Amino acid sequence: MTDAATTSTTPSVLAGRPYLKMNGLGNKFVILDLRDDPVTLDEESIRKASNPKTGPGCDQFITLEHRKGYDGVFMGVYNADGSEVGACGNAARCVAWLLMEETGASEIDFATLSEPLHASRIGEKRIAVDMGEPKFGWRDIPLSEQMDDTRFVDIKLGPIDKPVLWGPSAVNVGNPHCIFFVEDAEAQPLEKFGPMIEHHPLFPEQANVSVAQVLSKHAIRLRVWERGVGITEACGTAACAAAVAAHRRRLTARKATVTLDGGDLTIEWREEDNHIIMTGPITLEGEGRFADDY
Ligand SMILES: N[C@@H](CCC[C@H](N)C(=O)O)C(=O)O
Repeated sequence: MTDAATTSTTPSVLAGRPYLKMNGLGNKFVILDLRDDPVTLDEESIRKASNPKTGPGCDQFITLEHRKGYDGVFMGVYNADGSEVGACGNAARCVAWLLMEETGASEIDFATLSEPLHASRIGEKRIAVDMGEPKFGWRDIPLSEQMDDTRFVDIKLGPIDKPVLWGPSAVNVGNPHCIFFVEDAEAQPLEKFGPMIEHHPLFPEQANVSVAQVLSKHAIRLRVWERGVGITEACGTAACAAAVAAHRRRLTARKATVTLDGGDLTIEWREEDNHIIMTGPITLEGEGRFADDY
């Protein structure tokens, strides 16, 4: 949150526009439909809307657009700090549900910055999204240095001679993730080291940072520090990244329940096509309108 966002007297480009509030397991979104009335968004307006002191408040600001170069509906994802990013798993379920309600279809495709997504309705407010294929190459994550085995990347936390955490996995699932496998996820001071790892020089585009505790072959407890936001109740892409990383380390099966602070997601990394299927709930909280002089 900048001073400019709290003190600006110029009305925001959002002034007078309607929005929806939704969440996926407590991961909060403001959703703006720009399909009929496009506008060029600026970082300050997004930061102002995302901050609960100056706007409706959310972790990610989501747009529905007809964006040049993309087929069909485009889902734009902006973190609370105003940065536009490639993917958001929880918002993908919410947007898929909105488009299904709008069209009456139970299967839907839409575009994102990282790749087109396909989603299916599983229940009244339960959606499965095909999140595509994970990437493990150091250039794809991306990492700033060559590392051939990204199941264990060369980062240590704590004293050099006695590190407390080391060797996280790195995965890209449309956005970059760094996952530390730990004995006790609740005991980790994620709010302290999350920002350090997010901005670690090894991640030139920064990273989402998680601590994962493997509970069984089919269950993972996960806490997440999100890039551009901080600790959130849930992160869908982090759940995908952690499930894939755990299976690559032979810790879990291909299908696992990932328990985040806000609840459970089912993640399956399919053998037949290498795609990750994320299944979970959506919540529609309500609607609002930015004031005319917002
Ligand atoms: N909450 C999201 C992820 C949002 C983007 C992320 N913070 C990033 O910067 O990549 C999810 O549910 O996946």
